[in-house]
Amino acid sequence: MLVHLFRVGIRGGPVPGRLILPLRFQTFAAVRCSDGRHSSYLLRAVAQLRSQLRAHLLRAPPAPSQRPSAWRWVGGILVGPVLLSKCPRLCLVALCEAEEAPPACSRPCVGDSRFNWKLFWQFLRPHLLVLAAAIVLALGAALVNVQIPLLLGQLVEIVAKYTRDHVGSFLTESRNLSTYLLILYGIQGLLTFGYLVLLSRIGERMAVDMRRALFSNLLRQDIAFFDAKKTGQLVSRLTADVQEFKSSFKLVISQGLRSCTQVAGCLVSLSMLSPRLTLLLMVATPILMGVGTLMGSALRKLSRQCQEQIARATGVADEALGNVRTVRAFAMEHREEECYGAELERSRCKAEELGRGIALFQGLSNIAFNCMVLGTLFIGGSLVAGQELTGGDLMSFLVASQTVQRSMANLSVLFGQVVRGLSAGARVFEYMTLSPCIPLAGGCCIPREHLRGAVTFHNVCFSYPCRPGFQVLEDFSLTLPPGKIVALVGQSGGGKTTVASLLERFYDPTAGVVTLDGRDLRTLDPSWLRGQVIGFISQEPVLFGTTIMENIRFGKLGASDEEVYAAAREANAHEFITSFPEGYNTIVGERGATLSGGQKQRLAIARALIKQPTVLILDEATSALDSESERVVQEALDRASTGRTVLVIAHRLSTVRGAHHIVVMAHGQVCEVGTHEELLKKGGLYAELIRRQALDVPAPEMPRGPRNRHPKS
Ligand SMILES: Nc1ncnc2c1ncn2[C@@H]1O[C@H](COP(=O)(O)OP(=O)(O)OP(=O)(O)O)[C@@H](O)[C@H]1O
Repeated sequence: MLVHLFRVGIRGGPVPGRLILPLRFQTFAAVRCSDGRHSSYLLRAVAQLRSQLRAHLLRAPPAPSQRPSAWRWVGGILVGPVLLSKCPRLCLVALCEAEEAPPACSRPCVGDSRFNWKLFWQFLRPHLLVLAAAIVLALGAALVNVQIPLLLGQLVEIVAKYTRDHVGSFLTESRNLSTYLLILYGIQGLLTFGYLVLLSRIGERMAVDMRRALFSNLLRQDIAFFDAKKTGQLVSRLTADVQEFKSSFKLVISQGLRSCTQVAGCLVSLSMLSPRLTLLLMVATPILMGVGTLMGSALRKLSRQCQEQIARATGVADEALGNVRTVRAFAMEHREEECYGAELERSRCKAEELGRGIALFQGLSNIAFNCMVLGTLFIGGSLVAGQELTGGDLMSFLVASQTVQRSMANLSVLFGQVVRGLSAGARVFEYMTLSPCIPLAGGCCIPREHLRGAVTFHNVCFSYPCRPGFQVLEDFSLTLPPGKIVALVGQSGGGKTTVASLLERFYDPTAGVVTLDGRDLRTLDPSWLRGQVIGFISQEPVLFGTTIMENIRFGKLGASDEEVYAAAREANAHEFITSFPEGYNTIVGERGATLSGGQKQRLAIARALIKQPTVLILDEATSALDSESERVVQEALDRASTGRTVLVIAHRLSTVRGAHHIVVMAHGQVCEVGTHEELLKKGGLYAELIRRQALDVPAPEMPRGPRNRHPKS
């Protein structure tokens, strides 16, 4: 808490430094996992206009200023001294609260936008009535709390009177007051229960609404958006950011309202009880604040160093365990143990130093607290002796000043939480307001009876939005005649998959046009195009961790069991599926982990075939398989290709010999077209590729970097 407080007060915002070491370990691991996945299959599978990213970048608001806000200064100044004088246990509790919040560094900081109050209002509006009730209850609880010190003071007065005079019955005199206090305690408990229940209801419902809206909007984004973002970042917005925002919202209403009311109420009570004592309290506060600020700053720095050292140690362990095969192969276990041990030792030294610092801080806090109590008793006692104050009033003053201190401690945690909550909310809302350049649906459809499946690329130029200077396709023209198989071959990185992505309309060309039956793809409904016209089978089939039945049905929601069986038969999959004890209800595991490569591929084929696509794209669909699996899958593909417009992208040229046309690509352009025999006779690039494959020499990769050379240069 103390460290958190000074973090808020001096630096103007929370820093990722932490005092609680085990928590930091978890945090580091989480960051690593979430950042690790870059969805290379997404990168390869999709596309979008350069302007889309530009438009997105333009929309992204500037990063907020890093200067400490005046409010945070005020927060620190108000609360610091109080905390120094506060009991250490409270400080520790608050410290834990501050530490448990997710670290700012694990979050994406893309385009840190401003908090969208309008959107927030839309989520809040349905809960206004319940919120109003919660606020009333919270205020009620706070006001009751202000009453309690005064009544306790009166009770002490009765005790003092009885101890002094020994007249009358203590029980009779104190009964009414005690009963009243008991009732107030009960009411306060009930009010607290009430507002916490209501706030939890609002918070959870808002979080569900926000997650739903964000997920839905993320799914609608252009593929180029996913090229530029890490999956971990997006998931973090859905989970950690919404969670952070929800917690902050609940805290602001519960602790914020309540603490402010209590501070205001108790300060009034204090100044009514003794203006002189209150003034002294206000004078002592800034001095203690100054000392605490200095110590807090040093501790914060130490804490950060400690985290960095722990991160280094974790990194060593992570690398060794992640590459355990390499470590084993080189018999380097001992060296890795030593490296990790050395890093751990450094962590221990830092952590112990930090521990000593915290201990000193806690010790001094205790002294400060006790001195404050002693000072209040001493000065208050002299006021009592001078009959300026009663003993009961002094007791009331002590209890009320404790309430103020507790409330201010809460407020200090709250300041940091509010800042974190606002930026988490801003990150969540930022992606809610993004709109894709290629809509998911909308546009016209070609009636099935008129759909022929003729695809043409007219002088298409294209570069990926995230690499605008790198021209992947340049004046590219290609025709896929209806019902024919066209194979696209060429060097690695030549742009073959990019052609498929443009056909799927994952991206739009930067120049030129792609047509289906003479209609510009941009005028057609993308969801109809992808959902009903085009079937895509890639090299790495991605299955969902559910049943085989559900995976095949993913190609056509609402397909009957018979349709699923027919698609599976067509894909040569029925036999192996029925050989499983659970048949079509077999769970395939995460991403199809419990199936072989060939089985996964055949399920992917069945999934594509169930929608009876007019155009089929096979992107190196058999290249990851061994020869036996390849034979079975190829058989399925040959069957599936009959009567459809097929674009086959292939590395292994042996698989495309039977294609009606073979198109050879180089440098983003078509450089040869013909049948296998024609191209062999021609003795050009195709013949060279065939020769290399016969010799088992890998085809050279396309040079990286900007280029606009002529293919034959
Ligand atoms: N999502 C992407 N964002 C940016 N550049 C990309 C993306 N996908 C591919 N590229 C780049 O575009 C170029 C063409 O890639 P593409 O995948 O179309 O080639 P390919 O001919 O299919 O290669 P291979 O035969 O090795 O699969 C490459 O230089 C690649 O680095």
